[in-house]
Amino acid sequence: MSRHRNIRNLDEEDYYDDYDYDDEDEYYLEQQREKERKAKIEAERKAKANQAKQLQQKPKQVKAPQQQQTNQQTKANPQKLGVVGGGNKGISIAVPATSTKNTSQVQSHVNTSHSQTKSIHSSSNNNNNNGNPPQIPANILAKLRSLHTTPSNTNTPTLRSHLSLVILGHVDAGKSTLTGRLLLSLHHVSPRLLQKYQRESATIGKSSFALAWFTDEDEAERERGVTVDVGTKFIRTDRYDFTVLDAPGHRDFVPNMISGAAGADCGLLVVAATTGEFEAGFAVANGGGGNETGTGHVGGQTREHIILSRGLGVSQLIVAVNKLDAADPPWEEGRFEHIKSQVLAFLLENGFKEKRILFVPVSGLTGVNVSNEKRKENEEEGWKLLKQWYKGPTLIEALNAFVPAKREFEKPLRLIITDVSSEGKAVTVRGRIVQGFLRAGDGVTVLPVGDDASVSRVERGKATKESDSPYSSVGNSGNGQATTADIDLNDIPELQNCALAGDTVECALSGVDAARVSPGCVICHPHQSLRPRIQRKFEARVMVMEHLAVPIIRGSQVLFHMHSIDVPAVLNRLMTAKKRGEANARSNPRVLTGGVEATVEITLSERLVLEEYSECKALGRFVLRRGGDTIAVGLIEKVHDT
Ligand SMILES: Nc1nc2c(ncn2[C@@H]2O[C@H](COP(=O)(O)OP(=O)(O)OP(=O)(O)O)[C@@H](O)[C@H]2O)c(=O)[nH]1
Repeated sequence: MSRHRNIRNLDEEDYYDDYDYDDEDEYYLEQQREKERKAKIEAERKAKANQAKQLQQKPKQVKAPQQQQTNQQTKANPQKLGVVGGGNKGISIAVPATSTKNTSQVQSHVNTSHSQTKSIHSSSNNNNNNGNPPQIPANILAKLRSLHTTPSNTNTPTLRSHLSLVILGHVDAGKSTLTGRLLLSLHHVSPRLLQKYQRESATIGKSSFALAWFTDEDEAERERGVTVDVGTKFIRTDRYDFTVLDAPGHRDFVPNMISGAAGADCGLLVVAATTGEFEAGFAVANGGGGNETGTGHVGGQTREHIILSRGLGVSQLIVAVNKLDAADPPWEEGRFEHIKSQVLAFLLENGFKEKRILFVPVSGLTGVNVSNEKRKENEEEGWKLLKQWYKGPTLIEALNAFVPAKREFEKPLRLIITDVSSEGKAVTVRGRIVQGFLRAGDGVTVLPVGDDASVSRVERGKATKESDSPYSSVGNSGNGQATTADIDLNDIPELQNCALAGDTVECALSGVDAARVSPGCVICHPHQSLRPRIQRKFEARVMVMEHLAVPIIRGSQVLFHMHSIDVPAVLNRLMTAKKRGEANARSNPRVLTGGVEATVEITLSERLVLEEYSECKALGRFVLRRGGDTIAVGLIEKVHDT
């Protein structure tokens, strides 16, 4: 198993056309509802049967008045009377309070049973090594839900919720520069630090990359002027705390881009408007000749990033039409509209919804139309030209217009680790909680290794001043700007020292060997029923890239990518296939050609943490690549127990 570094990569191509993810989500939700409905009917049936049984037995259970009185006393003072467990869920154990000879025996019963009872009831207990997921208290959950649904345009306090934003786009489109500009405009970094970077970057002949240095922190990245790994930053706008994932644009680093997009709720696609740059980034693969890798030759990464991000679950997008200051002529409406019409058509073909896309003209380098602040202070030429035809939002206003993501707080915990560090015996992991919740003090298991650990600290990642740790959980609320969203998760006392689905977190683990924890591991609560499965074989629905030159056959060897992991895999069964738009699928196809939707069985070279998409979206989505080219994206439908 490899955890992404520099692997040669990628092609592009539209392979998704009218693939409707919302319908797909609805399909899975419907299945889930059906499962729940059946479970409910079954539970009701069992309850009725039990009730009937009890009614039949009741006459035999008439108690003597003396015994009834004893039972009441028992409830009031269980220990005194040798009754333990509080009587809930049928686990009370009545221990006769008899002779002193038996006291120690009784006491040991008491202790054991108490701990059993406590853990079974412990919705608020951290020792959760049992069948019940630790629950967020109902009142907090209700509050979270109500805050999440409060409309943004009312004067009622709203929750500043958290979104993960991946920055996408072709190499050199200006992603890191624009991210640096956002950090500067939102006061997360100081103009002084920018001056320092300007001086230092000039000494190595890279002065135009000074803003990019806020995210490209690696020396090699700075020297080459190319992003290699995903840079993580935090920004705070009026309405949201964003984890910003600055993905690399170069085709060699697509696996890193996949791990960034896999952890994102929304995207900022940066498209360079300069002559030739847009065209190169948006070029179509030739689709004809193919190469030894099995796909046609690759086009620009704009298309590829659109396809991959949608396939990995990104559903809302801002398209920043960047570098309009350097377009010919600069800040021209026609160029903006031309780019918009082309990119929009491709986005719609690939499953994005028009109401979830915003196009914003900007210049990351000069700051024009990034924030209003710049507009006031700087009535420069760019602003004047832009204002003649553009009345829409600035980039920061557009970020505020995202809709909050749905969070699955009540599902079992899944924390996907993206980074591990250790000092002595202390192990620190960073990652994203994709569902459930986690508290300091919780016992957890790290998968697939299966080692138990306990969580001594949990800190939610959030926007801070540059001198502060982005993970500091109390006190500092970031840039100090007035905000309309004025309730922070950290303001809710019950949520201190814990983190929820959607949060980027840092946790300190104890009792685990750092050498056995790595990016791509998944943290869950320990009980067997709360763990995902670790398997090799599964059935999946895949969408094959449109311009696949060499078809996929049974036995094809591919590279399976899921969040930050990739492993070799074989497509060992082709079960059904149909062209998009066709009503009926063919069974047992001999080959899968470009643009088909198919169900297949895949066997991985090693066991991984896998879940059906209907159970956990983040662990049920994957990408298949071959020879450095993306050939399909897919959803796990059924994990086999093998
Ligand atoms: N004129 C102009 N140049 C820009 C703008 N934004 C970025 N650039 C320049 O474009 C070059 C690449 O910028 P980066 O921010 O490193 O691009 P990137 O998309 O992050 O690059 P990778 O991550 O390596 O794919 C640098 O020389 C920037 O100064 C802009 O708005 N206008």
